[in-house]
Amino acid sequence: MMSATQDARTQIPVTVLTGYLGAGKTTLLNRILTENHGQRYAVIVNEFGEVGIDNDLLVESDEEIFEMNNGCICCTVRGDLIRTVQNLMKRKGAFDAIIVETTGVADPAPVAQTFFMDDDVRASARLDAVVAVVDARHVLQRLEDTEEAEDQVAFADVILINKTDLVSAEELANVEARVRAINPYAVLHRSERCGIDIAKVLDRGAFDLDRILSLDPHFLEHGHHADECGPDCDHDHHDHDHGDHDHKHHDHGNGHHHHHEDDPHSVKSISLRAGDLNPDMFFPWINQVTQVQGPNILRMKGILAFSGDPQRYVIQGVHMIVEGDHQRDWKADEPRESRLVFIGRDLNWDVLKSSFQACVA
Ligand SMILES: Nc1nc2c(ncn2[C@@H]2O[C@H](COP(=O)(O)OP(=O)(O)OP(=O)(O)O)[C@@H](O)[C@H]2O)c(=O)[nH]1
Repeated sequence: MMSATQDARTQIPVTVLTGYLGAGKTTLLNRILTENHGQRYAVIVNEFGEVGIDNDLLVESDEEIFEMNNGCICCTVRGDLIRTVQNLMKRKGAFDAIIVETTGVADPAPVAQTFFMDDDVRASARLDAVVAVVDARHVLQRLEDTEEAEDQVAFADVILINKTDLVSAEELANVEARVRAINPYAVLHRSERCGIDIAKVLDRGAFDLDRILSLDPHFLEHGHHADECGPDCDHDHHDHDHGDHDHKHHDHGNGHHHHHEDDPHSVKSISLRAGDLNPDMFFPWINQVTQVQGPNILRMKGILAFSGDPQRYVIQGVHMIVEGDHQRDWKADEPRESRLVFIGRDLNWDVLKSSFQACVA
């Protein structure tokens, strides 16, 4: 599904706050709501699908997830969230931004998808960023136990590694390495009791690959995360001197991939790079990739250069849903480069890379 975004200036930014049970979401929310930042937030705290601790009645309508009729089980929207946002919009002007707190075990995908797929919601609100709060003390165990914890990390645009007071420097470094291995593209921050500059978390201006690249210009270069490659990786590991960025010109050439451990089903990320693309090749390709591999694609994002097009095209998606639009003109001093990132399970890097290369203009 490909459609143009609405006018970003009239859409209220939405931050989706995720994180496993007890990671610190409420602590962060309390900070956001009490700090003096001049912004007015509407907060949707959902108990989506969750039975409250002292609620022994399971109310069926609490769990209201609709499958989309394109037949894909991975594409769902939340009817309850749609109605809540619609009700909020009647009071438009009373707030500047919306924060949706998801419960600790909620899959973030249906929440994010709601902001891409429902036309009424899309007309008035845009997904600004998915923020995940991670409990530094417990996250490694959670990642072993549950797919949800991994999905939350994989999904996030901003990750707050919280409870740093409960771990040693070494443990913290391990946590960061593991989080990075799952999601190399998120912006990471450390915090104690979510004590962080709120501006680093909210109103990030979409997922913002640019910001990541500006923090680390070598981010998408091959080899940057070479130490995280798995056994099926044919990288020449001797070649990875991080101080020498010439190595990006050999081995895989246009991208890199990450995986951790031996589990082929664990989340990994793939980045693809090229110069100008042919839109007549690219759009059918990305539609096909997301239709076929949608269930395995947790997140997809990119900045693209189309031949003859003076503007940058920004694309992002969740599972099978893809949304893209022109962003701004390429600057004179900016290399016209297409970059595309997939985060997901069971993605075939070689196939994606070669089929992407076929879209080069
Ligand atoms: N030591 C320590 N405790 C923290 C920190 N941040 C939060 N906590 C505590 O951890 C507990 C859980 O924090 P919450 O903010 O309620 O976590 P949550 O993610 O909202 O939890 P759920 O709503 O149950 O998913 C609380 O007792 C907090 O006071 C931290 O940085 N260090």
